[in-house]
Amino acid sequence: MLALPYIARPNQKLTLWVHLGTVIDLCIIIVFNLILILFFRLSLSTVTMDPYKHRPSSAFNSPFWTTNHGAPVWNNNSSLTVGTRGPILLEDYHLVEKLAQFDRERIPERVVHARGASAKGFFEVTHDISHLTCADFLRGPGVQTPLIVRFSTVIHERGSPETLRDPRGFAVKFYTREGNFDLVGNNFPVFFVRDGHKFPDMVHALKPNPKTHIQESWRILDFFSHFPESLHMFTFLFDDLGVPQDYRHMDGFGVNTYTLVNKAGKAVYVKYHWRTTSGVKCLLEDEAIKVGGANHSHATQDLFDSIAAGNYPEWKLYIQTIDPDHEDKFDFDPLDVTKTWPEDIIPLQPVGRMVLNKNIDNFFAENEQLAFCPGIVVPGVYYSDDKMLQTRIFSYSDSQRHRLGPNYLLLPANAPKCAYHNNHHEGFMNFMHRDEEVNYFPSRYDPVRHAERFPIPPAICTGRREKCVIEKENNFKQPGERYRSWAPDRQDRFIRRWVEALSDPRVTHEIRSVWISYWSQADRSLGQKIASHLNLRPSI
Ligand code: HEM
Repeated sequence: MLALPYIARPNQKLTLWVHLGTVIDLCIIIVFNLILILFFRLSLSTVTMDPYKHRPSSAFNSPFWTTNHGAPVWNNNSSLTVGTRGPILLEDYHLVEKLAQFDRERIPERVVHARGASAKGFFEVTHDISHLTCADFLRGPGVQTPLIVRFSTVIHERGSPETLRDPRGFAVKFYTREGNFDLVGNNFPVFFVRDGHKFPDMVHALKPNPKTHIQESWRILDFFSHFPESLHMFTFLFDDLGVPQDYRHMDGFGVNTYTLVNKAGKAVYVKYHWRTTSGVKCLLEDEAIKVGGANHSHATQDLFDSIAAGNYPEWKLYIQTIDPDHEDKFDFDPLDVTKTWPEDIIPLQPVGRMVLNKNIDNFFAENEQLAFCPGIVVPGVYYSDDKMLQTRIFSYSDSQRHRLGPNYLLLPANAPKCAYHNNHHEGFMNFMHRDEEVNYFPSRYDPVRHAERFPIPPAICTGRREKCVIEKENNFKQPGERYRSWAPDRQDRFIRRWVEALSDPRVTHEIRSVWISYWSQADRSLGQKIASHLNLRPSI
């Protein structure tokens, strides 16, 4: 029925009917059109996304091959050639893009801790420590915080075996409501040197010889012969603990001394301990050779398989605390990273538990691109004047700006999971969407203001400028105590490893004598035993 103009109708009744029919007709047409539009929009939206909400993700994969700019690729097998045999045309944009992307797949590996495995999970507070810290994620028992962990070896390359004698990295990133907190530790509670100034030299000595690309004992023993503070660390590295069975069967330590600050501004020094609930297990030399010979990624595999099977690894977190007012009470400096705090005097206090219950989805995104830094803390957690920690605060982010670029904290694994705002923007590979016009501070147009002030350690810092060694070095007591705490067979294995290392033909008589003197000062019988194996006489 077609709508006719009203004036062309002399008959009123007929005209009314015609008019009614026209309205119904119009309604039908409108509804029909609406359905059509809806259908088109729906079918379109399955192919395209809202361009303003779209984030590249394999969740939006198209069902056919495309270039990086999204255009269809009709042949992903053969290059575009002149005739059937070539030459290849430079205008084969897809081929050039494919090769160029491949050529750039690798990023620089971490300068240390290049080889690692990561997993995700949560931290749960089990004991109230809110009297010690105002950290939101530690506000009370039951509070859970998502996290990601990366375990690593230290010295060798990204593809090196996981059975080498080496410390293991134990880095945890807590995604808290007040920003990320990184607890970047190791599986040993102490470190080789106490001043970060020595770190680059130390790593050079431990890394392969720059000429042969082989790790060599003479270089290591030469360097550390200048630093008896390293003895304590060597009682871990040359102990059975030097080759953990895998990442699940080892403890972790924050190593450095940090500070906790409570709401009232009261500060305590703190050391962190992760204790595995699976028990500590290690590989002796012949076991390590077998395991590493069969699978040079055995620890990565163990972690992945165990989580995939629902056998979730778990660690309990403990802390030790010292009131800074009492820091002079000890025969060691509590900020010296080569010392442990005796647990009989400074007991372990339980805090919570960490469970790893999810494997990573992608190794590159959630391992290679992960960036931990001891400088990344939250209100209620602070640094200490530990000289090693102070240098670490700078070095990690610096290396990550080089390794991953200035916007590395925008990468999904590193970005905070809470709201954040500042004007640190642009730079290479920035993918943060911003539509603010005001990118300076302060501004009367930007309502974002300072956060509420939170307490930091109240201690007053004074002193002359110095470049010196700390006063209470006490280098020999703790290594000696540790050696004496072992059963005789464990002591023998330790001695054998030292004898082997000192037997390197390039280790000089002078270096051997220095080491025997050091071990004798830690424990007279230990020095004597090493000396007699080497047919030397201890000089003290
Ligand atoms: C001044 C001394 C130190 C310096 C300068 C230093 C420097 C670095 C650097 C540059 C990286 C690579 C960071 C990256 O590219 O992502 C790194 C990684 C690491 N460092 Fe240190 N480090 C020092 C001492 C320590 C100590 C004492 C520990 C143990 C508490 C430690 C544990 C780690 C761990 C676990 C990683 C690997 C983090 C990851 O899994 O990505 N470092 N360190």
